[in-house]
Amino acid sequence: MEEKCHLSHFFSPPVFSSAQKIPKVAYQYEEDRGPARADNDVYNSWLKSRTLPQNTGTLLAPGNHRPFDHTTLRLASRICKMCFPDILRLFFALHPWRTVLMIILQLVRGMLPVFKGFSHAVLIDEVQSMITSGNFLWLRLAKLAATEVIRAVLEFTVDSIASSTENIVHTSARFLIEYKQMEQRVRLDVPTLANPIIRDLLHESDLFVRSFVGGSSFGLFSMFDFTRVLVLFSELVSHLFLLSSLFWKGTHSPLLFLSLLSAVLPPVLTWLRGNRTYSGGYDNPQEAHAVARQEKMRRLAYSDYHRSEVLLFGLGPWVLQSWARARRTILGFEHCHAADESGLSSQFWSYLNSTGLLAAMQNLPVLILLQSNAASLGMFTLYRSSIHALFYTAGSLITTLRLAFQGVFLMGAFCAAMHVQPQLQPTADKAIRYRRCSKGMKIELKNLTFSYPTSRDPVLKDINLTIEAGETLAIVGLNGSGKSTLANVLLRILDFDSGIITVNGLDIRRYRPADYHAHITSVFQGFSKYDGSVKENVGVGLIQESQNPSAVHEALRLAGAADFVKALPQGMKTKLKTGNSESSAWLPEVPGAYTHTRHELSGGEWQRLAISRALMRAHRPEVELILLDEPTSSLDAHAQNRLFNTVEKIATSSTGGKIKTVIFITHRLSTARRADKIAMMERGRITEFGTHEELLQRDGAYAALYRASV
Ligand SMILES: Nc1ncnc2c1ncn2[C@@H]1O[C@H](COP(=O)(O)OP(=O)(O)OP(=O)(O)O)[C@@H](O)[C@H]1O
Repeated sequence: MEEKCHLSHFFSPPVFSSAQKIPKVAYQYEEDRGPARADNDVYNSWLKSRTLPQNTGTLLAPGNHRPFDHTTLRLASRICKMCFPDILRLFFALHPWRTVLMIILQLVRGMLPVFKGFSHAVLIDEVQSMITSGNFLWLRLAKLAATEVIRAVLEFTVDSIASSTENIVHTSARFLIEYKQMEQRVRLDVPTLANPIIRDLLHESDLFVRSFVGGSSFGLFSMFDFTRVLVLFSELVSHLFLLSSLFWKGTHSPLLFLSLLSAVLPPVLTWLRGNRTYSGGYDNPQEAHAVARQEKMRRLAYSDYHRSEVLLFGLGPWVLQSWARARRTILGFEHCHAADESGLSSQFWSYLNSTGLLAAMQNLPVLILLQSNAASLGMFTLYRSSIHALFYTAGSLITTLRLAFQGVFLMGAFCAAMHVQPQLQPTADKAIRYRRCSKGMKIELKNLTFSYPTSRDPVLKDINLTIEAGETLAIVGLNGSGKSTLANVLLRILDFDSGIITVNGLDIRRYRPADYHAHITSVFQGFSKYDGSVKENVGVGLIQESQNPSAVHEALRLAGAADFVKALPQGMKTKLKTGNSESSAWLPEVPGAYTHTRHELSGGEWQRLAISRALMRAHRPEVELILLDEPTSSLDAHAQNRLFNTVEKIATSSTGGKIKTVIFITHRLSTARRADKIAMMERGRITEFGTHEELLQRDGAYAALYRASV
């Protein structure tokens, strides 16, 4: 650790250790919402503020403080110019008059301490003159006391009105900002969220929102603190005014200058000392890595979800050792930070600050003034209290402005994030409404290629495939051949790199994903287990029917889940234990708490619920595609057959014609043969395509796989 201290990691800026890949489509703008250029500028300024000149190609980790230099100051002012009016307009629209009142009251609030000091000084002067003159008037004293009480009542009233107005404005602002954040999240799709820069943008946008919730408790500057700046500013100005008025008579401007210097110097010294490091994050990638590792190991140790594997594989000692290593590294860094804080130069500044030198300096002007005739005890008290208040106000203002400087970049992230367009969303001029076909969905793929952002080679290569409306297609192949990826591309969860997909004759990229998804139902291979009841788990398949018990029951019946659900302690209302809920690992293990009131399901039972969810909407006339990715991997042979009979029935009209296209991915070739066509996938390509009989006759990879499976 000694060596690390010497390496002075602490002054090196916190950056991502691995270079971030700048994504192919970094940012799209909302075309129909104002000038895209301004949004583009905010985004670019935000991104530039994270770029370190001395570390070309690397970016500051999200949440970390920007260096205070000429370039970042310019960027901050650009962001302010573009974002601040928008944000103010947003909040101002909530409570226009209350906001104005709040601002006025904050300005008045800032002047109150000066009035108080002045009132006290007058009181002291009066008492002093009464004592020195020997003419002690009780009535005069009572009048002065009454004036002071009235002043206090007025101060209290202004303060109360200011606080209640502030509360109302803040509560609404908090709701609005959180709502905007939620809105941001729910509209973004998988490819957009896979973009690391967008993830960082959202992270900083979240910090901006969090600053509203915590009221700066995270050391973040929120818009609420803007009002604090107003109070501090008005307080500072009123103290300055008061102090200058004390020195007006006579030529005492050097004294005034000395007073101000002695008051403002300590916070400036503190600021200079504090400005040498970037705070607000982990200074070093190694430290950040250790913190992440420590957290990961702690989760492993606590998590019920991982408990069985931790026990079975004997991971206990490894978890403990890894945690201890990470913890030791962190403690080492903490020790270094502490050593740095108590370094010689740092100690010197603190010492200078804490010596009586500056305090003594503050007394000099008043000692000189006391020689003059104008001097009084009240003036002396007023001077002392005012100079102290000036001292603290200047310090608070500098700290607040420093936070505000960092807050500007978080605000920039929030503004830019508001305009990020989901990658899969077509632009307004290209978007078309979904074209329906009464016989199901016709899908054509031509030369389709796709790669994940992290993959070296394409996962789907040159795929050509036609699925006729109403046809049933089975996709088979070895593990990792790209079946689920192809399904996700067809479902428009993932985009593709090149080639074309047409749905009912039109380019899939021109459909709005939400519009397209309304015509599909699906069971994903890694389906979700929702933290809720059976009814909630199934109901999400068709939200408008989720509260209808008979609709949920029918879906359960079709998926063969009705019997086991009936046997659950509270039937459809039984709360389920998902097992993957990290939150449950942190909740206290007390009788009646989370884990004890929830019911565990088997893998097959969960799968039946996922199928029920898909079947909630499968029968709807607008649904033209049913895509099932290994829907029966945990089901027994009877259940599997029943499910395919059900799906076949749903896909067929009462007159016997096909009305829905069905695609299913399976490793069970006995079910694949039920399909009209089979596509055999190998290493990202469709190598064989045809009916079961045709593929057997061909005696290729499918035939070999089929023979191995039976
Ligand atoms: N999110 C991801 N990021 C990067 N690579 C991925 C991702 N998901 C899958 N892959 C890779 O893409 C390839 C195809 O995976 P996919 O899940 O599509 O295969 P599969 O045929 O469905 O396999 P299985 O039969 O095991 O379900 C694999 O090599 C896998 O490692």
